[in-house]
Amino acid sequence: MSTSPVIDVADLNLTYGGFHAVKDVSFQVQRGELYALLGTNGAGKTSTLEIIEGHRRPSSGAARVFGHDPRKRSAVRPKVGIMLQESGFSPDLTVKESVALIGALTLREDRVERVLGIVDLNRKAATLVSQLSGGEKRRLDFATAAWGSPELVFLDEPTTGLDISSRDDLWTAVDKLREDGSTVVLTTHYLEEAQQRADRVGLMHRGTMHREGTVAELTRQLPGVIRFTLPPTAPHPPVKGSRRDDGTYVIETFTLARDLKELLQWAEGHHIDLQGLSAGPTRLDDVFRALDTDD
Ligand SMILES: Nc1ncnc2c1ncn2[C@@H]1O[C@H](COP(=O)(O)OP(=O)(O)OP(=O)(O)O)[C@@H](O)[C@H]1O
Repeated sequence: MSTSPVIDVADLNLTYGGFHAVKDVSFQVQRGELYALLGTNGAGKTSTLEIIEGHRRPSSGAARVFGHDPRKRSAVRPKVGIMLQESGFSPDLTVKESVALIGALTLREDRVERVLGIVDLNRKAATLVSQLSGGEKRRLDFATAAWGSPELVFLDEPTTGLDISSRDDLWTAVDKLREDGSTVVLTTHYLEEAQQRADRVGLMHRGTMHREGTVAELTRQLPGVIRFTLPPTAPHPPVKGSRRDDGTYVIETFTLARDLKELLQWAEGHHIDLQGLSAGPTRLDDVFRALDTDD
């Protein structure tokens, strides 16, 4: 099996008129990975993806997909499934007709029943697309992207508009695709999903690839947080922190477990109730919040 990257982006730049939207962005996605391309609004994710998907020509630099220029559609498209934010289905076609039509365009082999089964839409096979709910349309989008289990799948905000149970079902379907060997590129504003699912994260900010790595690598750069409120008469806790105006004590720490243990032992020894105690490691949300203070 080839070990060359599925996606290889090198020094990519894109300008719209005088506006520099993508600045020297480089990253690779390896076979079988789930790579989450995340970022603040306007960071340049869609612009970068449009180049990788072959819809846009970069101003400079290069994107390679399976070793090819992505605009060489005959070489790349048969291996790629794309779930866009806005589906392009004709409202006059049924669910079954839509999947069959888009599936035929991929030149991959598959069956309508199998693909609709992945997203539990076989019951709606004869329904017009215009009569589907927003969540059902999203699942249909996924079904067309999954047609023929493509080697590379782009999921652009795949769970937007889905209720919690449909979301779980969709992720189960993504897991199934990955078991079949698909490489997945995900964009989402649900950081929780990226935190749970991504093998690696590329974090874009103002056109640049601000940070890249596993979730553990990205979150390790920021401290975990312990919060609690102390009775006014309580002595100073043993772990260094700061007291906020509202009386909350906040400890930011890179040794969360050790400090929490010390704090709990101290509270027990002094018979002190740590009101509203919460403790947690850094999450991707925190990495995002730190972006603006990094500037
Ligand atoms: N066709 C265009 N012409 C001019 N500017 C554009 C065009 N498309 C995008 N931009 C600008 O380029 C920047 C990056 O946009 P892009 O859509 O790639 O960001 P994004 O990371 O996908 O954002 P979001 O999370 O909000 O969807 C933004 O400032 C946007 O206004």
